[in-house]
Amino acid sequence: MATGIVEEFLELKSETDADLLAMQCGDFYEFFAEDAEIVGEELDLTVSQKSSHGSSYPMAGVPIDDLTPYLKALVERGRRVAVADQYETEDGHAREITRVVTPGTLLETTDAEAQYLAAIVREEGADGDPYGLAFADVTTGRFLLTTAADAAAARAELYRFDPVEVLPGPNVRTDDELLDGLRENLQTTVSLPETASFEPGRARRAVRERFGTETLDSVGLDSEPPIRAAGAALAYVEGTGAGVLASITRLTVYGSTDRVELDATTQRNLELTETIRGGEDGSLLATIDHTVTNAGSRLLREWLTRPRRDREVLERRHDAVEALAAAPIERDHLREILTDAYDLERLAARATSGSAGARQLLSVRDTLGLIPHLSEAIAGTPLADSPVAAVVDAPDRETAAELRSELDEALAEDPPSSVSSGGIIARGHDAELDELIDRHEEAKRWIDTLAEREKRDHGLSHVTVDRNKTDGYYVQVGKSVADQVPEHYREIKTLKNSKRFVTDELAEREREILRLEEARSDLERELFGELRDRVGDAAALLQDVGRAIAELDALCSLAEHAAGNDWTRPSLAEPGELAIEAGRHPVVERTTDFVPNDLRLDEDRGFLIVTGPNMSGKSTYMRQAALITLLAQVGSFVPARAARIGLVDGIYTRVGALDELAQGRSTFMVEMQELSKILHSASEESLVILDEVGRGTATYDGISIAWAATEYLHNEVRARTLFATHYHELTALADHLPRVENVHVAVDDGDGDDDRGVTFLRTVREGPTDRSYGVHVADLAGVPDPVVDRAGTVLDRLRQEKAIEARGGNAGLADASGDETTQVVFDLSSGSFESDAASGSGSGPETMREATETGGPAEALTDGDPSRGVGGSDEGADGSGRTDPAVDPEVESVLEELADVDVEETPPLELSGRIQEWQRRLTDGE
Ligand SMILES: Nc1ncnc2c1ncn2[C@@H]1O[C@H](COP(=O)(O)OP(=O)(O)OP(=O)(O)O)[C@@H](O)[C@H]1O
Repeated sequence: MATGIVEEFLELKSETDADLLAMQCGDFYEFFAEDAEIVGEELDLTVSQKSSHGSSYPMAGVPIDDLTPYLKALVERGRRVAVADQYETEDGHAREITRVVTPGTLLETTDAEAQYLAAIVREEGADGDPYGLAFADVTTGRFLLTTAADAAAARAELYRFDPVEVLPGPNVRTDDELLDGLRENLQTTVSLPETASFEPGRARRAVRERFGTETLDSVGLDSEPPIRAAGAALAYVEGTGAGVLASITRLTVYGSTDRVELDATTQRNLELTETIRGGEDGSLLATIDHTVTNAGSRLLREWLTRPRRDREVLERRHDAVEALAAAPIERDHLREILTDAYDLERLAARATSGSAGARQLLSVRDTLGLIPHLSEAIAGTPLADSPVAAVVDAPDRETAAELRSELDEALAEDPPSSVSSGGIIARGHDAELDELIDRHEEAKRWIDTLAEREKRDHGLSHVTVDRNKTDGYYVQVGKSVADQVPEHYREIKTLKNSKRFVTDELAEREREILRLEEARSDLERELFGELRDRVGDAAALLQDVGRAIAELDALCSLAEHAAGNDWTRPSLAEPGELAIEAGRHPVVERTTDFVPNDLRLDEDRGFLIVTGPNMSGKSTYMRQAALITLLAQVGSFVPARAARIGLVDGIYTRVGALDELAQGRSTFMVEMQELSKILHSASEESLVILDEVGRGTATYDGISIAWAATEYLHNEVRARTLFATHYHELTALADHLPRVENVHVAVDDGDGDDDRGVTFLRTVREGPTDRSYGVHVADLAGVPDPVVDRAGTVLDRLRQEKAIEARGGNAGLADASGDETTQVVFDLSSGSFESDAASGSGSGPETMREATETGGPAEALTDGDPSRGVGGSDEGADGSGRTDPAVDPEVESVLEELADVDVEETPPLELSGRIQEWQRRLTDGE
């Protein structure tokens, strides 16, 4: 038994694995010892010293009513906080831990965003075993389960839900890569509940207890991993106490057949909900979110991160957006009504967990009351014939109206915030309560008029009747008349100028009033509890209405953006087609004078190689294609004059990997892992965006990989692909692969020679480009003038000397002495350097393929556009000594002789003589 308050605190603390303990001491929650120092620091609370049994302990406290914001702040910093409440006992009071608040189980959040707790398990942990994932949002009651085929798919789901807290199962706890990635990219709290809760039998029982066997059957949940994740999540929520588990009411099992595959990398690359630098401003969501309710904003985010493939669903959303976009006055009216809506999903969760107060139930009442207004705002307008009307009509309107009037009839108009103070329930709701109130009021009236009566009956002046904590009700008489009081007055206190008295009748009335007050408060509490339970029982209805409001809000938001930014309705086409007329980038167009561009991909033209100088707009062009496709499959209009969008099953991107460096993987390794994932996962119905694949390694390896990946995507995967590259060699692929075409982003380069006089046109044209204009970009970037000037001179020299210069393939293919278009290739089969002109078509993909097949380094040797060395897209020396492409003629002639030598036929002595001779010539040349 603890002897002092600090000892009691420490004892309770030892019972919990929470990071901090808040212990109720009367009207305060106190933190002691180390906990006090932590909260003092983190929450800026005053830390004082408390002495206990000869020792002194730091102590910090917050008033009872203020605990929630402090808890929230601690939890948002990733702390798990146990709360010990005080309760009365026969011999005083005692305390016990009633709940543990963690980031994923905090009910009292006010943030708009969903607050997911995720559990993730993996079957035995062997390669190829699927992952099971459960996502619970206690603030809205949503509980979603799914299976992910591999780690990448699991990561994609985690990224999409962006959980605030993650519970890794036993096999996942050793996966440092996954956990570090979560901590870093999602800044989530990783908690480790006992592993037994992930155990299949126990987990299944937990799920059955919560949702019933029938639900399990009806949602088709029969695979083990998601059940294990679900069981662990439920056990964890239950373990945190205070009825939070009751808020979880909706079980959804989802698969991936109806949604567009978007892996974590792609969600990040496309900056759907946050930018690559972090932060929401500048993301697609922040740009298009004009919702006026929290639920609407959450839903829009869900739509955006989970585009659909179901044509019917999408057409319906497009119809709704079209109708709303064309009806600005009605849209404004609807949005104005929606502004008054409270977050019904969250209120339902508060009601089911028993934590909703009277004001929350009033919010439920008021929000239910909006439905008829919304209906009226639609009736008789063009919206009435659109799916917008169906959205509002979807919930059970009759039951909603009944619940609304029940709440209206039961709740007082301006109830106090605390349930215990009485005055919550309206008159007329309960006869017994009404009677209690009548009697209470009558007794109070008797008291209120007592002073007057006493003055009149006993001829006293200076009489007042009042009440305080120590004396209860009393009659106070001025000293001057105190000796005139009647006999039945009993004196209880003498003050300076007056005396206080009680009478038997007054004492009796006082007892009656106290009895009535207590009875009234008990009865009100009971009636309120019943009412709250009824609202909790109607959680599904509230969720339906909440959903309708969220959906209407999200659709209005899409319409608002479409109308305000001249977006157009996309028409949905068969997979494989993508035709965009005057398309724009949905985010960049907001801040730039944007130059629109067309894009066409179809059966005969499935793969575009996008070339163009640095900074010309290649990435923007490709991202806009991905975003327009994605927006169409969200149900939104798109930034274009016209668009036909073939439905895709997935969007895959490979764009730069800046942020992965923090995780200790090399840029190139990440690049290759992402490429590998795309080559494995994409299908004929996917859209693939590759931005400069292969640039993270030596030039020739890079070109070879890019070349081979292109062939594979074109021949095997057959996905629609946009591939931006500075390797102009790749443009030759268009001559060899039937569905590959070149496009380039045009620039105006003035006189054509000086890279520093370039104007970016941002216009995409057919065909390849031949230069990178890297020097110009270096200049723009503020590289010091002497360096830029020198780079220009070197570039000129290189061009004049036409030293091993590469020019993209189909442009007039080459005579070795002619200008601009020579491509020099090291042909493994002949063992010699060959120009395009000399090798003919053999220098094309065949050469590359051979190179790859023989397992040797794919030596499609060109040194690329020399300007790359300055413009920053080349990785520099590759170990082959080609950093200076101006090859000495002497060296060149040695190489030619070397290539011509027939090793089989030349006698060894002669061979060694010739080698010595070459060595001499090479050393002399130095
Ligand atoms: N169509 C356009 N209209 C107006 N501005 C554009 C357009 N396309 C791109 N831009 C602007 O041009 C800049 C460069 O674009 P982007 O990053 O797409 O170039 P890039 O060719 O991919 O460059 P790099 O090869 O160096 O990676 C961006 O700041 C972008 O805002």
